Amino acid sequence: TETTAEHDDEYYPPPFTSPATLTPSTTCPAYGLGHLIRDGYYYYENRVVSEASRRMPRPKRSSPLRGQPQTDPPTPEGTPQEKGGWSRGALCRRVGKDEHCAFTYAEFNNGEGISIITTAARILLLGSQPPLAPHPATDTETANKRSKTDTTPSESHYYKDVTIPNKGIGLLATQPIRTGRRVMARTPAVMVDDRAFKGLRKEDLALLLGQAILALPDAHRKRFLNLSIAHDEAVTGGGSLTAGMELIYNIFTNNAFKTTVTLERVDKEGGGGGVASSSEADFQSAFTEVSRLNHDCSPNLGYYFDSATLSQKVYAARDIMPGEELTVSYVDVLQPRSTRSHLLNTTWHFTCSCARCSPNPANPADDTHILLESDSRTSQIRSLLRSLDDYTTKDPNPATHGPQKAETLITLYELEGLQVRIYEAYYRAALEWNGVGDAERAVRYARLCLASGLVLRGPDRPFVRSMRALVEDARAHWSWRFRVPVKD
Ligand SMILES: C[S@@+](CC[C@H](N)C(=O)[O-])C[C@H]1O[C@@H](n2cnc3c(N)ncnc32)[C@H](O)[C@@H]1O
Repeated sequence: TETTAEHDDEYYPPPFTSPATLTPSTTCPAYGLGHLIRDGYYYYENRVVSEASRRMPRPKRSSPLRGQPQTDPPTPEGTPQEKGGWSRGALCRRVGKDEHCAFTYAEFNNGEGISIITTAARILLLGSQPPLAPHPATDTETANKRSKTDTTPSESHYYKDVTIPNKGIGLLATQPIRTGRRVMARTPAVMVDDRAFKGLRKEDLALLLGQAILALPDAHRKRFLNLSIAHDEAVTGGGSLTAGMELIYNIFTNNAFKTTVTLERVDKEGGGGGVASSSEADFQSAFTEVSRLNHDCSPNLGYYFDSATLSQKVYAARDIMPGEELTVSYVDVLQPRSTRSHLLNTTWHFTCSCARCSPNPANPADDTHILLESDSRTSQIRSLLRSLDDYTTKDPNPATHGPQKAETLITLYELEGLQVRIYEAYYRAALEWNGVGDAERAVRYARLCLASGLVLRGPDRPFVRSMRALVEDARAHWSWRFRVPVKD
């Protein structure tokens, strides 16, 4: 129905790519992860089929790809080699009919460079649209987009990298950072087409990654090679893998984020430069600076990938004090503590010591109660979301029921330090107040939802469009009085 379709994706998938099924089953037992992921998201599954399917465990590396193949718009004429600026690695590897190669555009982003493992067809599409179009920007719009592809000098003063006990390198705030401030925006060092990531054998992916990294400009390559591998992963080589290739492979899987790119085919014949067709393509992307952010289950930063500039944009989810560590979450923060801990252990090989996971070593006995309470709140959040997202129930007491639940939801997000997702609670509050015919309160919460949702998820989300429409005209929004029983 219209109501469910409209806010299909106000949830977000876990930020970091779980590389679990990439690694041999000794590090991630195949029996465990899928079950736990499904448990963590069980309340999404019936309603949001596409989101749920994206969260399913990856197919095994050797198995054929599952699900519908992604279809690209028709490609422009020519081969990558004919297009200026791009080079291609000597060896390519097939997934089904598609041949995947390592393409590098060394001049990208003022000489930072980027390598992309994908098909020639996709490179032709990517290379013909900003910000990867090889020719100097001639129009102001493209020039503006290009200038925004990177962290500005003032942003890079917000933090410094330091070694943190038991966490490797992390980023510390060097000055106060206010809620909603952009902290960094970075383009990837390497992107891997999801079809190659899921479909290639480890050896083949490692081979392409090796070519991709070696072709990067020196500075970017060195920064990539300095990134971490999980602490307990030995790099020994073996089989057809050299130690160098295995290192690159492990760095990539420990540091990759899922990113979605819009592929546009521009209609040249019309002369106006209009977009003839577009589609979305998933990639796994490693960034040299964003990937330094350590995990926390109540993180102080949120982020989204901006396809127009190919950059990961990172924002403060709450006020941050100088000296505080900057953190993101690697897992869905609404999962139970045991599930989060298990995923972090099996996938990134560390024991989470954040306040929602581990007792304070000074008084572990006292903190047990605190952790139990946190888990109980998180469980109530999930149950409230489930109940509020059932739009079929009418409320016999319309002045209180849905709105009360939504207000409780906001309080619980705040108590759990989940400002990074508080827009989800504001969204429900806006709908519930509108659902009982209180436009004023509904608009207030829609405004709050937009204020945090825009910076933490970006401007192109269905829930952003929905909240804008509600602010514009609450009575014309689908949710107007939807909880009030219709009298015969
Ligand atoms: C994406 S990297 C983050 C940056 C990394 N610390 C470094 O030195 O480059 C992920 C790795 O950082 C470490 N890490 C991240 N968050 C952590 C945390 N909360 N506690 C302990 N180790 C953590 C783990 O070794 C994990 O595999």
